[in-house]
Amino acid sequence: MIELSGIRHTILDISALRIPFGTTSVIGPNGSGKTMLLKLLAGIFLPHSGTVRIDGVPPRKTETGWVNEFPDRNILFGTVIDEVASSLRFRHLPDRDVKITVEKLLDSMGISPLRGRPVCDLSGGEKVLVALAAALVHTPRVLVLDECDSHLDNYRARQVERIVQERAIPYVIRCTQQVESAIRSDHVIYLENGRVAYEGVPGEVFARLHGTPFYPLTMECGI
Ligand SMILES: Nc1ncnc2c1ncn2[C@@H]1O[C@H](COP(=O)(O)OP(=O)(O)OP(=O)(O)O)[C@@H](O)[C@H]1O
Repeated sequence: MIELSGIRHTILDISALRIPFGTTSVIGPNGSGKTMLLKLLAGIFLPHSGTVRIDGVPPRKTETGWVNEFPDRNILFGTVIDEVASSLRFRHLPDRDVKITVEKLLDSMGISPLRGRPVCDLSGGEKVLVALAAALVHTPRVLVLDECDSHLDNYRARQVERIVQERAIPYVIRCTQQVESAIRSDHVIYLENGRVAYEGVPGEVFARLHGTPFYPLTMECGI
């Protein structure tokens, strides 16, 4: 269980929140604090007050993968293979093991043909897949995806969902404006002005959002 307690940080004001195992989608209006919440969960920022614990441990002591909306900002190396291998090389793993692990991962994600390509020449969607591979290569316990679906076509967005599901990562926390995909999560958090307005299983949360722009069309149409 991920537990937040007494959080005050910029816009965020969350007295208590528990996030269970599985995939959690964080939704809400622009500026409601979604990215800030994800940054606290990933340990990128420490809260001004309050605590975040992942199975009792602070985020910075937990293996965490992070993919953001603009993967270019996180990409450090020239070629796809070097970018994906970087976190294993930083841990001084033997070259042969790094190569085998990276090749296997790229293959399982269907992006082996990109391996030697310069990252800067890739399309936006391809860059997201490379950033995702770099986040997955060290088998994170927590995977945080900050609107990484915003530049993906429907095929790629489903591909990313499938790749993540296959890994059976204990906690996947994503923020998204795609409420149709949030329905497929195990848990949904709806933020408003930095506070948790609603949270729970998708059916419960979206029932509270009926009549708002956050109510999924598929539910409106009874699909
Ligand atoms: N480092 C910071 N210091 C102070 N305020 C910040 C900081 N980062 C973000 N904010 C503010 O906190 C609020 C929430 O920002 P955040 O990026 O978390 O919103 P969001 O829900 O992800 O928005 P969007 O849907 O537009 O991406 C915004 O008003 C933003 O200006």
